Amino acid sequence: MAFSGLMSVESLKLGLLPIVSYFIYVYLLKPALHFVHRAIHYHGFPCYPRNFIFGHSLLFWTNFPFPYNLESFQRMFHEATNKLAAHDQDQSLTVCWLTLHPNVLPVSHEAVEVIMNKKNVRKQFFYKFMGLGNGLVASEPALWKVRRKLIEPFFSTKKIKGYAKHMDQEVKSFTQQLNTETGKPVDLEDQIHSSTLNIILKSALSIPLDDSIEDKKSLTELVNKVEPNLVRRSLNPLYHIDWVAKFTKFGRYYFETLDLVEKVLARMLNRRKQLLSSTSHESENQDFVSLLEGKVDQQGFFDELITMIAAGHETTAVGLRWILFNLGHHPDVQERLYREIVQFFPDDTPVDDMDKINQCNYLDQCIKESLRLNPPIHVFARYLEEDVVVKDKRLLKDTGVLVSCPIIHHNPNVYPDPEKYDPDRWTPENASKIPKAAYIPFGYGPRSCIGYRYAILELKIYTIQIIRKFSLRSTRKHESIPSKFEITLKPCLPLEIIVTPRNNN
Ligand code: HEM
Repeated sequence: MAFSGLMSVESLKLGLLPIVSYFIYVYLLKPALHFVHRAIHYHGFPCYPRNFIFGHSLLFWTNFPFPYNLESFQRMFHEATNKLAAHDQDQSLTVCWLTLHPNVLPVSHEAVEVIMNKKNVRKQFFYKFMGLGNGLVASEPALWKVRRKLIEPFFSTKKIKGYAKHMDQEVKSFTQQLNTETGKPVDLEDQIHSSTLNIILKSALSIPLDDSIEDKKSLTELVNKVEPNLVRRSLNPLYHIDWVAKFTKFGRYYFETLDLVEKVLARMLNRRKQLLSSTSHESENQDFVSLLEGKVDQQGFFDELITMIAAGHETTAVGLRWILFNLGHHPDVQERLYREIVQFFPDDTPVDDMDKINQCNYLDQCIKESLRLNPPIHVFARYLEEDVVVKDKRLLKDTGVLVSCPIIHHNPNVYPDPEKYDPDRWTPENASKIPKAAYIPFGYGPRSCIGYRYAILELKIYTIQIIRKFSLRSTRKHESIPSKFEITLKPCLPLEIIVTPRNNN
């Protein structure tokens, strides 16, 4: 009996040994070896002087690793990446050490072209914290492939031409509501955000432009709350695991905010149902909801819907604010633009003909240049799926990559005097000399923006309607406005403009 008891303990031990060894290998040894291998591999790469333990983290937030000040981190981010990139400009890339973790930061368009290739579609871990679940922006490669195919028809040329009509209607009422009486500088942030939200809700959910006012307002407020929380969550490993985060005050607040977003969305879906079932409301010709219905599960449906709404209005709103602000600093550009616009769209002509809109070449140049100078999405990140070679440097599979749009867009070798707003960089002759990977406001490669044509059309309609009715004068110096690290490139100070009706209106 005793012998057989001993046997079973022994055999249990023998049986457990391989299992325990396996877990130790997979969860401890392998990652540790990977970690050491990468640290050694990137040790000799070009990089700004760093602290051996903290790497460059101290550049990003000075009191690292002690409780950090989120605002100072948000303000310092661009300064720090610029410092890293400027250190050795001859190199195509630099390494940004976040503690002992190397992250590759491409500095040249050649590096972007190699790194953002077909295979490298895996996003870095912090996309998970954006509150967009497994929607298109954050999903893993296998799911992303299927969903991207499913969603593409929403952005077909025919569909986009169709969206111009309600974009034009919304922008018309936006311009009618602009209060120009005071003659004081204003930041149009709130009005612009709620207007671009109206547009995407109409395209995606067939919600009429003037409907569900309360829910629209709360959605804008909630999206504003989620953005800084993404950064806060990414910076603190304690918040990375859902159940651990939920024990903290911040974690509870973060998840409650996401729950509220889902609730608002559920109410909007009910409203859509009501409207479509009522005889007075004309059914929309395949909105985003009907495209997904029956093809994805409930969670997937919510994830894609919130992704489309968030990605589809916030970016455009930030882009438009910068476009108006840049135009407000350049009366000469504005005047030339005005003359082009009234040639194609005099008086109150509707601005809903995409072909005619696309004939406004100078408009295109002005918008392109603003998206270069102030790209609304300023950073995107990947893990390499395979080794790649940039110049003579081998980058290892699984390395994190951070692409900073402002760094690529301010390369003086491609854009002389890069801080200057100069739409003439984009005349056909000049544009032909700019490499494709040197202009990346909509990303680069297979995971670039699915909605870019939608966004450009919307930005053009706003700009046409606004410039033909008003002249703009920006009152703050462009260079005095630091940018803030959020999902979108937010200014730290209001983008103030004086909006004056044109005399002939
Ligand atoms: C000026 C406006 C916009 C800018 C600057 C912009 C920029 C970007 C960028 C840089 C990416 C790539 C992000 C990454 O690589 O991680 C992206 C992806 C995406 N954008 Fe946009 N975007 C804009 C407007 C829109 C609009 C209007 C929509 C939808 C209606 C949209 C939907 C998306 C989606 C779903 C993705 C993920 C694509 C994928 O991973 O396959 N965006 N956008």
